[in-house]
Amino acid sequence: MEVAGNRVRVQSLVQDGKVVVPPQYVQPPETRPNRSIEKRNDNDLPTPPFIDLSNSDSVHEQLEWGAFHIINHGIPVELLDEMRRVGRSFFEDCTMDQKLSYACDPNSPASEGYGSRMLVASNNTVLDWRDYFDHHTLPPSRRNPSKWPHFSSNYSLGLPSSCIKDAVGEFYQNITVSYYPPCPQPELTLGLQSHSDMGAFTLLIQDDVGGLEVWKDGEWIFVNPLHDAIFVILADQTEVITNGQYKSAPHRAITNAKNARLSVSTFHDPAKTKVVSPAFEPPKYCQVKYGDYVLSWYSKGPEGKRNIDALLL
Ligand SMILES: O=C(O)CCC(=O)C(=O)O
Ligand SMILES: [Fe+2]
Repeated sequence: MEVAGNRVRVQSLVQDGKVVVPPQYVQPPETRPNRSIEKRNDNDLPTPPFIDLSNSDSVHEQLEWGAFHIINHGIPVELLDEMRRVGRSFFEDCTMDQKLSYACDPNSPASEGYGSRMLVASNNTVLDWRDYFDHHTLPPSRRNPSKWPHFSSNYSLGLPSSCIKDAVGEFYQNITVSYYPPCPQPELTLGLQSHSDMGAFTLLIQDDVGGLEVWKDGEWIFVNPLHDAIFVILADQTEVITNGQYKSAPHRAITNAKNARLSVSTFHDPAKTKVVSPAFEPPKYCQVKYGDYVLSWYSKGPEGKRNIDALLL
């Protein structure tokens, strides 16, 4: 079994041929995904909406979901394919030693690099069945090419934005490639625990395996992987800026026994020094310095939307 700083990589558990999930990864009964695995093929369930960027008349209602596909976004599908290809290649073609040469600092939350415990707030947290590679991409001054494996320079999606961008100021962008090895007992685990993203918004592409779910009206809704679309997830600072008119979307990833799954998320966040406040009166949320929000998020752990709910006035 491969470890780095006593941190086990999930992929190496699978390569060791484990058929039983180690106890640190077993979710308590109330957060296990069994219900949603049964229901994911149910055609009566709602599915996240589409926003066609070439014809965006009904955007407002769609944003209620907090998460939606965008199509006709103008980003060449070849670039999206290349992101999926290089992400998978890092996990599947590099040796463990090569991957560990990019290991993140196990003592620092959200440090960039190769890791497995991004959302682990304490020793009691149930571990996610996921490995990831995280990299700082914007602003350009944060980029350190020596921390990016030699596979591609085309890693920035960058979409135009207006209101949120004005409130956020200069965007800080991270890219996280998540790799979910097949899990021998998917009904007991989560690839990634329920959370809302802490920044402004996230753009996500995934391969065709599927596993992302969004919480909507009391149910976990499976997000069908769409090859050409980009999935947008509104994050907590958008909820603050819009004074709750657009809510951040709780989401999680489930695992499966057969196929490794890959997703690539780009997170768009304010600078740590930026004070974010509602753009409407009367404010329903306290203003918050983004750096303080991040610290609290990592020290308490996400647990659904507990951090954004703590800002409610
Ligand atoms: O892998 C996924 O589909 C979800 C990834 C995610 O939510 C995250 O990295 O914050
Ligand atoms: Fe997320």
